[in-house]
Amino acid sequence: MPDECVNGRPKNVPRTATPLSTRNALHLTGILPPAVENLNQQKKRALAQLRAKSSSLEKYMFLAWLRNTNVRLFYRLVIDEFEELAPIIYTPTVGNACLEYSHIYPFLVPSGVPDGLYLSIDDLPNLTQIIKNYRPNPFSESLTPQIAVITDGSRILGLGDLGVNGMAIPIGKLHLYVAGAGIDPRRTLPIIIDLGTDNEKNLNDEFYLGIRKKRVSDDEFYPFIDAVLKALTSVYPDLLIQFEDFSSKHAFDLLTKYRDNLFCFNDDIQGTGAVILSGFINAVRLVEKDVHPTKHRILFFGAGSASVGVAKQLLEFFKIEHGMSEEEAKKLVWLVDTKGLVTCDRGDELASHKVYFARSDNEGHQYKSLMDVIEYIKPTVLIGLSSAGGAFDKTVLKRMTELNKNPIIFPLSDPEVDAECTFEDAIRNTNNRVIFASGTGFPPLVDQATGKILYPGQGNNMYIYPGLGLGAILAHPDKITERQIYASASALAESLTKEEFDQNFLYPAIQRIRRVSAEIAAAVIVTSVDEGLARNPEINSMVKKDLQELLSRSGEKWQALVKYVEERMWDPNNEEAFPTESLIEKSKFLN
Ligand SMILES: O=C([O-])CC(=O)C(=O)O
Ligand SMILES: [Mg+2]
Repeated sequence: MPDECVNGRPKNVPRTATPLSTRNALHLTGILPPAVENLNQQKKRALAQLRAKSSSLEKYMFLAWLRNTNVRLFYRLVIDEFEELAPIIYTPTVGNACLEYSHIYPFLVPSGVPDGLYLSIDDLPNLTQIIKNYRPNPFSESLTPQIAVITDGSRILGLGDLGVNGMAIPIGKLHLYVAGAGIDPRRTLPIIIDLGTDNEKNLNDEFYLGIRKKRVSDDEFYPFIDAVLKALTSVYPDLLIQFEDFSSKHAFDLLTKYRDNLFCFNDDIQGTGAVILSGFINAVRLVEKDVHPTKHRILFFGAGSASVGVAKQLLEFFKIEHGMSEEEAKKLVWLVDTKGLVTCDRGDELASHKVYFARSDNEGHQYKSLMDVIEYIKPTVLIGLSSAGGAFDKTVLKRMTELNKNPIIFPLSDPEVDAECTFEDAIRNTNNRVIFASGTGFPPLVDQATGKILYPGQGNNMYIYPGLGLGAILAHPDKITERQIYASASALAESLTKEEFDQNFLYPAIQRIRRVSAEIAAAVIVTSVDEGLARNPEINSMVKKDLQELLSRSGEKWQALVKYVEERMWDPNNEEAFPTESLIEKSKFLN
């Protein structure tokens, strides 16, 4: 511990929580107002300041300032007020923060303590050293990063290529790892890889903070990613790597290349897939008396990485729960892209990831518009991952309601402007018969007829990845498998409380995220032990002896495992001090 620190707290950075005895001992008396506060009082004040801000971006900036100067207070606030603050530090406001990132960056890191690691194409020769430069916790070498979220900024949410401005995404994702699954914030590593950008607006913006070059070609892209992953795992051999917001083709290629030989997963393909699968499992259950589960007709509007990832996850449900073969299950799925229904005989060269679901039973007909496709397929389920805001218009919604007693409609694109329809549109145009989940968060509505409050489901991968990551970190399997992903989805579906179940919720209340993450983590742990992949000896011996009971996810042993996971979550109140604070004094003199 460096000299300027006492109990991890810097001598020179007085806080209103510093006890009088410490103030006396450290000669701080007189340079602070007399009151001594606790974390709860500080939280109350911060919340009042936050709520007084009028725009969500101002709130984002205030929270970034708080995190950068007082980490414990920031997380106390986010954990306690998760429902209110997740939409600010994460989707949808984080999308605005990305658009503005280069304009607001200096105000997000007032202490000068970095918020993440920037690796650019020019760093290739020195990657290992540069990775070592980023030390989220300079005072304890043993607290090495456990989880990295890594993006190249090429497909940020539905906003496209934002270059280095995409950094707000790994940062936001990792905030949710801490708040939602209790990962120690000092053990998180947000990474942006800057390989240039094709975004002209950024390239012409005088404040843009990334390298001003067009994106590199695939000949440079793949070797660079390989070098980064090699360097990262040489510095941190146990690191879990979450790929995030890579452009579609790269996302699939990287997952295919690394899923069997690296401790990693892709949040947009596997995380989104699992969260939608989970909502789908509960939606199928809700309409079961009218539609037999194996008789669903599922139409995906949008055929990018997320759509194909989600569609493949849904197949697992039909295979595992309903004994269908892959070929049979695949026939329940249709994809629509900008050119219409994806078929084998459309006459264009299909991107490789679309080929798997391309239909060959269209008898030579091509269906161009969404309505044409709806008339042809008569879907029971309509899933949007198109970034085409408003595409599920009145005509589409009304037709889905004519075709189904309870149409299952999931407009999953985010941010909000990209959502295929709003919750209000869906309720209004289906006479409140819709089974709904969106990617972005919509506010609840009041049912005019009954006065009841209607809550939209939010099928965002934030329900899955924190718990999946926590389970993987604890059990440390050699790799993340499809079975573990499926287990996380089905544990999420089962995590509803009786009240949530009775209210036809598709997802649990988000305020319960820590409990939900613990259940997902436990399911991942049990699966990885069952697969023989878990490396953590303590977990292996604990789980193996009760494996059969634990696989059923009920009973005392299961509850005990969930509790074991919960007890390993980081809590801001248990932490004496947060060492990054000590850099504040030094950094005040830098520009
Ligand atoms: O971040 C989110 O809200 C969901 C997500 O991964 C994406 O849209 O890429
Ligand atoms: Mg994403």
